Amino acid sequence: MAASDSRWPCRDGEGNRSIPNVRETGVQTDAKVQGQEPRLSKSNLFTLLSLWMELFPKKEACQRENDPAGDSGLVVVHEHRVLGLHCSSVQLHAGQVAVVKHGPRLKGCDLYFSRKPCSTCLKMLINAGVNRISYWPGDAEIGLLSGRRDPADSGHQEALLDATAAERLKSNSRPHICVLLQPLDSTMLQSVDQTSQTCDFLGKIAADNPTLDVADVFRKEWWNNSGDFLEKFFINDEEQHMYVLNKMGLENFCVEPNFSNLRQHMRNLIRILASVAASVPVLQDEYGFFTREPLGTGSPALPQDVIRHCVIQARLLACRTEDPKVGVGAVIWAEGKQSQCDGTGRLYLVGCGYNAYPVGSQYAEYPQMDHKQKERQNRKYRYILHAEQNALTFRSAEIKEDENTMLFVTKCPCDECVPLIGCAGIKQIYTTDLDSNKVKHDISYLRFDKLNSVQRFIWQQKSARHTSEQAALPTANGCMKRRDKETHFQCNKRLRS
Ligand SMILES: Nc1ccn([C@H]2C[C@H](O)[C@@H](COP(=O)(O)OP(=O)(O)OP(=O)(O)O)O2)c(=O)n1
Repeated sequence: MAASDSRWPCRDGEGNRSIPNVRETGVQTDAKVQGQEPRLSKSNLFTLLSLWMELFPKKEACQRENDPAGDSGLVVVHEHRVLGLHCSSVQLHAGQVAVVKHGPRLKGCDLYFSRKPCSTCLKMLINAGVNRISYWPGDAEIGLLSGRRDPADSGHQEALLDATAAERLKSNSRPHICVLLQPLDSTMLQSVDQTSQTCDFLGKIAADNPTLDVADVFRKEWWNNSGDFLEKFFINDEEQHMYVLNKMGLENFCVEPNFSNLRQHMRNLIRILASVAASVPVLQDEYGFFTREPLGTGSPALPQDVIRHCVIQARLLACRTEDPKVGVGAVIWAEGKQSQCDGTGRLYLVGCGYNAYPVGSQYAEYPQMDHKQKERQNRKYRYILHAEQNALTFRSAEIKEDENTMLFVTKCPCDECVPLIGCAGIKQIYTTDLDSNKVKHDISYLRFDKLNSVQRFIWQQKSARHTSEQAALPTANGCMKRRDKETHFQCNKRLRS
């Protein structure tokens, strides 16, 4: 961590994090970024999704018997589209989950890991014919740092043996095994901070509480996230980081300026993740996703921490929008009949997307104006595909009638999408209704309120929810549990005290 970078949490003598003034640190921008917003590259998006998947809230801590591997997240990509979002479970590492779930479909896929996968996973993935394996250059899946100072430490000996085997597999394999972090556009950080602060989730809190300083809510959340994510994904000690990179065969990153550039790049991506996650703040006793109707015969709602995780996946996808003004992301998950040993329990990804011009279109090929600009023929609305439309069109799994399929979307579905969602067999929607009942000439939001065939869980104040929801909540694995036990999800619990 650069000592001069005042945007990063620092600790006082007692180890408490101190929060600098937002104006001094530039978290809040005074002027909106002008012109075309920068887009996150696909590699960076998939890398961020893999980090986020490592933090998927799980029912039990992932302590595997006689297995030194830690948690990891994984994104499986086929022809530039996300095929699966996974994380390690009690039984399996993330790479093993991918083999179990996708089998021969892994051929030609690109895999993004939140840690360098262990040799057990690597040999199977190479054998499956994957195209590329990219991993986050922090500590490996079998951690190289624990016990490093003690040469007799058996865990560390295991990690060294595994690292050597992984290197041998890498040098003899066809797939490209690499670190794929792409340089960020210089305005990217500022733009993500801005769009995170102005997104509909914080917008709803602002609308409900006119006197509340929402920028302050965002800033505190961002600060806590940054500290948590740095602890998890960044090796603060430079000497330790070099040791890890050397053992993972990344000696080239250990020379300057590569080393500093790599670390800066990792910090920037962690900053983006912190910012996006802060756009849906953890306000457990105040805000969450609740239905206004009685739950009746439909499936029970997911636990709030799982919902938030999926909504933030959608918020990350929104960072790749092509809309000049509004980024929207959508993910569709389904609850299968049985657990597949994925860390996500019974949940599996059906599809995901963000709003963008038709596939293959060139920059500025289509109109970009919005409804506030006069010339109707130059407005974007007839050309842009919506996040839900892309998620449905490019889905990687079928929507099954007998399963609970859930859409998580960062903006209220518009009138163009509501019938698609209803007919596609989506059973539940988790979203915000800030735009509900608005008409903006070329896009309107009148039909969502009447979409009675789908259970709607709306980001709102807890006091506004229906009381029948308070009775019992299902876990990520589908078991029912009492609300007072909800906080027992281990893997995503706040790292701070
Ligand atoms: N559920 C939704 C809602 C909207 N969009 C996309 C379609 C357009 O790309 C953009 C439209 O957003 P707005 O309704 O906010 O319209 P404007 O872009 O005109 O912004 P403003 O709210 O300032 O009027 O968002 C989407 O993909 N999915």
